[in-house]
Amino acid sequence: MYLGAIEAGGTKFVCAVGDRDGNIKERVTFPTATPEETMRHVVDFFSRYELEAIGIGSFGPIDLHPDSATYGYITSTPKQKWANFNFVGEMKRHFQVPIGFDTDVNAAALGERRWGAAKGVRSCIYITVGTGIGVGAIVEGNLLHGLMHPEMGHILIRRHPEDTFAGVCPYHGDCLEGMASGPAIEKRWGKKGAELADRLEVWELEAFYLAQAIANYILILSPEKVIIGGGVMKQKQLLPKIQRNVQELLNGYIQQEAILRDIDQYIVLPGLGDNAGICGALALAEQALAQ
Ligand SMILES: Nc1ncnc2c1ncn2[C@@H]1O[C@H](COP(=O)(O)OP(=O)(O)OP(=O)(O)O)[C@@H](O)[C@H]1O
Ligand SMILES: [Zn+2]
Repeated sequence: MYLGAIEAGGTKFVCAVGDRDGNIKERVTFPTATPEETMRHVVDFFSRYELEAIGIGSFGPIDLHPDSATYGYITSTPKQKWANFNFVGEMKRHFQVPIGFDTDVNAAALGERRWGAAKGVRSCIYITVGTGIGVGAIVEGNLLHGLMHPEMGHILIRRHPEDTFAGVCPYHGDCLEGMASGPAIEKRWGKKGAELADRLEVWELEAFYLAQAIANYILILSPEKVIIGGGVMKQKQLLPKIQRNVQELLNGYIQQEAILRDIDQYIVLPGLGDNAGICGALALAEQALAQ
């Protein structure tokens, strides 16, 4: 018997089957089309297996309140066709097994804690810097949900004094995602991030913003491990700059070795690499089975 996993992204879906040790047996990837077309691929793929449970890490916003009438729905997404889509209900129609459902970044945080860079900790965060910026959190052993679910990519940050860029967030302009996501880099500098590797000032500014956000997350949530991934983090020069800036911003206030001395072990790339999301969905399936 296997576990099923779905990493549902705004541009692509990854489906996989795997076991309780996080081993992936088979995986498929297809572009995110209409819900009807996309779900047809999903159902076809999983129908070939006998599954014990399925985990879904989804783009959002999503409804995670167990007692809500729209639990398991994608709610107000700008991707019109997916707005108010009953994701869990549609899966349950085809597969009568426990279904775990959470945000893509909460799933990734869970996967990293189960099998990756955050093994053994009780509190950690997983940040992705890609088309958007999203952050998942495990606090004292539990995935953090609350009113809706955290949207830490949209926090407000202090603008660099020489930065006049308006930002790209349609809601806030110059929030973190508006200033530091992949599309923000492309709009600000006129080229994709991958083509700006040798432009020092691009990554200095990127680290300036990401470090502020991380310092805030550390001050608010007190994570024992900070994991940061996503397409933009493929720039290898970025992580050391972020680590240094976080130390400078906190300025000795948090007297913990993790920050004062071992920051390169504290703010880290995903241990599961590009598999954090899909392994996280597998971990959500495992968690659903245990409940
Ligand atoms: N090597 C790189 N250096 C800098 N930026 C990059 C690099 N590779 C990808 N990016 C940027 O990362 C963004 C894509 O992020 P990512 O690959 O994490 O996809 P994603 O946001 O997870 O997609 P989805 O919407 O499907 O979840 C793009 O804006 C792209 O320009
Ligand atoms: Zn925003």
